[in-house]
Amino acid sequence: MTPAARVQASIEILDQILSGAPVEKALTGWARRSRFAGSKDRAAIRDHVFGALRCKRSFAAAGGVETGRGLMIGAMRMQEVDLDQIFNGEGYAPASLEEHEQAKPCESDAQKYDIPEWLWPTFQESLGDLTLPVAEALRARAPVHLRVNLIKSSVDQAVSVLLADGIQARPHPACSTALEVVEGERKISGSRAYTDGLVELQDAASQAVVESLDLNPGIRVLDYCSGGGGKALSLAAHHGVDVFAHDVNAARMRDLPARAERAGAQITLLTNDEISAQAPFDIVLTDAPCSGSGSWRRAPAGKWSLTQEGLNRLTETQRTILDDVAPLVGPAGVLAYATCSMLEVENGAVIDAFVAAHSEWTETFRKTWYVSHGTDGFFTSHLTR
Ligand SMILES: C[S@@+](CC[C@H](N)C(=O)[O-])C[C@H]1O[C@@H](n2cnc3c(N)ncnc32)[C@H](O)[C@@H]1O
Repeated sequence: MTPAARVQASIEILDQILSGAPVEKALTGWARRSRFAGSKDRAAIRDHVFGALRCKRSFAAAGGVETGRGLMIGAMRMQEVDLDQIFNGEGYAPASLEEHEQAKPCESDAQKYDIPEWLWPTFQESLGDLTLPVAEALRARAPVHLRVNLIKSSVDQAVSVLLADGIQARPHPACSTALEVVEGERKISGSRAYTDGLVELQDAASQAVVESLDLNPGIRVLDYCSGGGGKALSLAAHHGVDVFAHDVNAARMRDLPARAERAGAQITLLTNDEISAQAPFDIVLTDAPCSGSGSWRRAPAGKWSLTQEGLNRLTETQRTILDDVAPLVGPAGVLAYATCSMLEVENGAVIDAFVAAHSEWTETFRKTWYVSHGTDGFFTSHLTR
């Protein structure tokens, strides 16, 4: 496909997404209908689509209108691409530009920095001096991070096994097991380091949330909101730690047994009914459902689907989960709360409300990771009685 034909395909996919189609469904549907497209075409189109979704408001301004075509005109304008090379109607290229397809000025900082207008005050209150660096970072692609699985490899060994498959990675300062991939990221899933379980795909801050805990041999840890099990696997890589995983939606843990086997890790899955019989735990980690604002670079549609009502519901759920899990923690144990959000209402405010309502609990640790510092955005807090 020519660069212009890739832009035309991206326009069609973006139009479907703007009409409500889920991003992955729109991308795979197009790929299925377009057998002529090679893997490089699909990757380039995916990059266009995700790039346009991250910068939807500013690209719409630069392209004059919020349609697939408007977003791609805006994208090309902002990247200073010669528009006549792409929009010329030749072959499978998009039609030539019309007189009215002019850039419009951004009407607010929220538009300029690609944050929903309603969220901007909350975003500013949460981030203070980091508001603009964080918003700017959310407009760009996320780096690819790996977790070295210490059950199977050292950091140095993982780096050299990756290199043998053409993947260059270097240690990331956020966590002792974290690597940042600097070259060859598309080769990861087929590499020996990955298929043999020496490394897992996991953001460095997500790893650091786990590393912030005291994971001594012999302790029992419950990952209460385990989902696909990124954190459970990370916990289980610590020698002698007995890991239990649970999720209210058990189907989300479907792939966890196979992932654990590849990693050489032991994890016991628990249903809702089995938890109380296994309590108390030394640590209960609740990686609670949240807005995902810290991972909007990877899942940019979430930035635009969040509403004030949705955010209110999430904070209610976060508070309920903390109330539910507190009794599962042993007398000297730790209740650890985490989100992949940088919004104060989902983070410090939830903890402060919990401590205010449960005076026996004290916060012993709190940390936020920001996308502007090279990881996904994350928050964690530890509580003890
Ligand atoms: C942020 S995700 C977890 C990600 C996962 N810990 C990881 O690192 O890959 C939040 C998870 O919480 C689960 N969840 C939502 N409400 C819950 C509840 N009341 N109790 C337990 N899990 C819940 C969701 O199904 C979802 O899988």
